[in-house]
Amino acid sequence: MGCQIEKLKEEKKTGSSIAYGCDELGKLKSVLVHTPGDELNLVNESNYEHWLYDEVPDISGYVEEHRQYQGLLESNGVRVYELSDHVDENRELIRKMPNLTFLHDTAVISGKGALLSKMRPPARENEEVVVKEALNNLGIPILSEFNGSKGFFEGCLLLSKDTIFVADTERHTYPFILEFISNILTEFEEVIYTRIPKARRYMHPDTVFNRIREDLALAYLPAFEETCLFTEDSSERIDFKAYMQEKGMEIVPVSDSEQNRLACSFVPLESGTIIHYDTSLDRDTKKDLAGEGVEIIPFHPEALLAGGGSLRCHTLRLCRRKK
Ligand SMILES: NC(=[NH2+])NCCC[C@H](N)C(=O)O
Repeated sequence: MGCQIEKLKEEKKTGSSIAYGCDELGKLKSVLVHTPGDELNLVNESNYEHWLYDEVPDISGYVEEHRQYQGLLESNGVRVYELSDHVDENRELIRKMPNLTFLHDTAVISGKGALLSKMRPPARENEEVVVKEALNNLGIPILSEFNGSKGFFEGCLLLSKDTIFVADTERHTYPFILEFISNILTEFEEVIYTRIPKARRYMHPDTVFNRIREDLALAYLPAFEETCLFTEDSSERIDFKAYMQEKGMEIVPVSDSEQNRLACSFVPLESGTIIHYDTSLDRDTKKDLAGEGVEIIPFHPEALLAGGGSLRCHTLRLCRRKK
């Protein structure tokens, strides 16, 4: 611990920065996580829905599984940074935020800096303030953030150094999406926007789509109600599957029941290798993926399921690199 603090001071003092950027689907090098703590005590029988939990978490089991997951990452060569080691000013906030552990939703890290979310009040309000401080202390610049307070935007997916995927979910307001798209198109070539049903099971973009490799992804296409491609000077309706196919990406469909078990939300360790809940995919889908040469590193969740999130949701990917 002492040595972490020394390190933190040093990072601040020298303003040095760690390697960052997940634009390429290369080997996962480093992540930011938040091991949940006292804040989980806020969630009880009468308020778990308010706190966006599916049930009251078994705290020791929850923390234990989170630690096991961190161990799995480390044993696969991923450097794991702990959020609270890099937060000073906003430490008090951490104890009030039972969803802070779902760091995936608060920021996406591109090679040009972080795309910071604006979390939806009341349950997730201000999580981005804590994450911003940590990223700052780690030396990762903020590329985009929201200034207005009358809306929310809980994240996007970075598909490459040119392409961002935005889903219009129950956790996004349309004016914030438009603001995001117009700002980010100065840095990225295109934004794929898709409207999906406003329901908890589709709360974030990772619930309907994710890449396993540059040429392979899992998606739940029935949720794609309308998809548009935005570039600096045009916007047009597209067929998502056909557009991705044109770009050389095949989509393996998941079923309604798999989508509901977070099938599309996994952590690529490297291109073609994913860490995933062992409860998310049916045998047939696993077989299809094995046929494609995909390796799945299974993780069995019990207590973690109470939070309604996947391993991916618990993981803010900081750096990926192709060898
Ligand atoms: N990217 C995700 N699917 N995150 C899941 C977040 C779960 C969290 N309890 C919430 O409802 O906000």
